[in-house]
Amino acid sequence: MTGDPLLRISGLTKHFNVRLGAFGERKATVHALDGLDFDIHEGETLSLVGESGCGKSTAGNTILRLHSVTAGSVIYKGIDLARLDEAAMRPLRSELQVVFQDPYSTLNPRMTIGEEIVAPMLHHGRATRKDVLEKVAALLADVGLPARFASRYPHELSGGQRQRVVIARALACGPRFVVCDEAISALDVSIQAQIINLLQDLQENTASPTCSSPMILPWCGTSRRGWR
Ligand SMILES: Nc1ncnc2c1ncn2[C@@H]1O[C@H](COP(=O)(O)OP(=O)(O)OP(=O)(O)O)[C@@H](O)[C@H]1O
Repeated sequence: MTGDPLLRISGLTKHFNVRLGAFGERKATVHALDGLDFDIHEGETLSLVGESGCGKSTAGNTILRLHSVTAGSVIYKGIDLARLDEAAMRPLRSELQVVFQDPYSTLNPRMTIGEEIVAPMLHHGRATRKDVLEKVAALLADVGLPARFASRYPHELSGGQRQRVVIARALACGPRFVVCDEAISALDVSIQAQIINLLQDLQENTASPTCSSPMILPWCGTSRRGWR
């Protein structure tokens, strides 16, 4: 790959301080991630593969700054995300999205599908009250759902349909990068294939990048490689 990477991860390390013992009387440190390095370019998909507990989710969450960073750097657009505080991260949040494993727990049961998708767009000023309905319909169409689903609640959808909604919500603000943390593992095998195909189609047809654990997909291009 030529050109600057979209994301350059160097020496990324995350340790958690925990308490052990029946009463939490002993302190210990969990080395969840130690010295992760990789570059990812626009259009690339990077998969993180490894045994349970090896730090895949921690890698995704730390890159997105859902966790603080113990050491190392996450260079995105020339900025080290590891050094930013929450206020400085806020304007970048719409560009860095995540799709988690269980779509049911990430959707608010009291919000309609339309409200779920609209919320990040209004929050980040990506839609006005005037064009919001049109944008929701377009996003639902992108993930293969009819516009009438906008008025439904999460419990009225199948698992695969819910995950499509979560993907539509992640795409609502035009992300450059999406972390998919085992985005298909809670779904039936046949639905898993549909969601993977959907992610690949969206990646090829939209102008942004993606990352995931165990898959990292930058969101606009073609090449793919594995990482262990
Ligand atoms: N918030 C936390 N506090 C303390 N330890 C944590 C925390 N989050 C994760 N860990 C520990 O960090 C290590 C890596 O966890 P992580 O969830 O990243 O693994 P994983 O590779 O995604 O596993 P799996 O494939 O089972 O989801 C594990 O030992 C886990 O117990």
